[in-house]
Amino acid sequence: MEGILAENITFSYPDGYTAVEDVSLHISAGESVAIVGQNGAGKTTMVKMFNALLRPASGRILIDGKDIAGMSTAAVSKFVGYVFQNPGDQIFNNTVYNEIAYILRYNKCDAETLDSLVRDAAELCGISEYLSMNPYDLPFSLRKFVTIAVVIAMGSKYIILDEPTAGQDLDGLHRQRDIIQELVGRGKTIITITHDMRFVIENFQRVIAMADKRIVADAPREELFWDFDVLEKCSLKQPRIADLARNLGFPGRIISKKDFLDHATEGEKAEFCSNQRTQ
Ligand SMILES: Nc1ncnc2c1ncn2[C@@H]1O[C@H](COP(=O)(O)OP(=O)(O)OP(=O)(O)O)[C@@H](O)[C@H]1O
Repeated sequence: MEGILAENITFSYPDGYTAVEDVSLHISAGESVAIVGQNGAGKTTMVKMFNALLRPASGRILIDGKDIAGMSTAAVSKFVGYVFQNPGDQIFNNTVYNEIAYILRYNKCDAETLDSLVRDAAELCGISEYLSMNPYDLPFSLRKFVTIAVVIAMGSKYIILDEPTAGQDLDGLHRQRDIIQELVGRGKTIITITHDMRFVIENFQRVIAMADKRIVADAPREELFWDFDVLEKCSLKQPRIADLARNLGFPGRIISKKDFLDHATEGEKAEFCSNQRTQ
């Protein structure tokens, strides 16, 4: 079966703490999925098992039908690229170019293809002008784009983004949205862990919510953000716009400004727009 399939995976850290317990899920090839939930729920631990940075103590993970238990982390990461929450955990080359090119050189990519892959990834991430710079001379927000460019150049079919919006301004958020759309258009599978519910609503249809080592819900965003039991269990908040729509008695599961404006009367729209301007 194509995609990432986790079957009853459990993981405990060396100190004995179990961070993920008996979790099963399937993410199809080409899907884009957001993983949300309270701090310490086990999100990062779970996705690190998808690219063999961590190995389950029990259960198994199949990538495109192949059990990754017997594969090295380097071999798995050709298929499943992982962008760390903190770029400092990932970047170690002296220029942005070399950082993006490193894994391609390691995999003996020919010079011409390598150069074209590096430049394409840099352009998509908006960092072409920084290729000759030391990544550590760039601000945190741009360093994050360097690490995203690395997995794009690698050509991984599955891309995991851990907290991509942390430290990003509005420009950075828009650039991330454009990158995700482009990658989905190229047939990539995007899995993101995030605490940014606006980012979720704008970019992801399927949402997986975790709490206390387990998956509590796996549902379309409209369903998940109107399930108050799940929201409470996972320490999530309903978007403010949903709350407003509920108070106004709007029908349906509104979760975005677009949904809201589709339901509002002309008077409500005018009031909403004027409130937006004064915020
Ligand atoms: N190296 C480690 N050794 C022991 N426990 C750890 C280790 N790394 C993480 N944990 C614990 O495992 C649990 C799950 O951590 P994890 O980072 O997977 O959660 P998370 O849902 O991604 O949280 P956050 O949203 O805060 O990043 C937490 O209680 C954390 O303290």
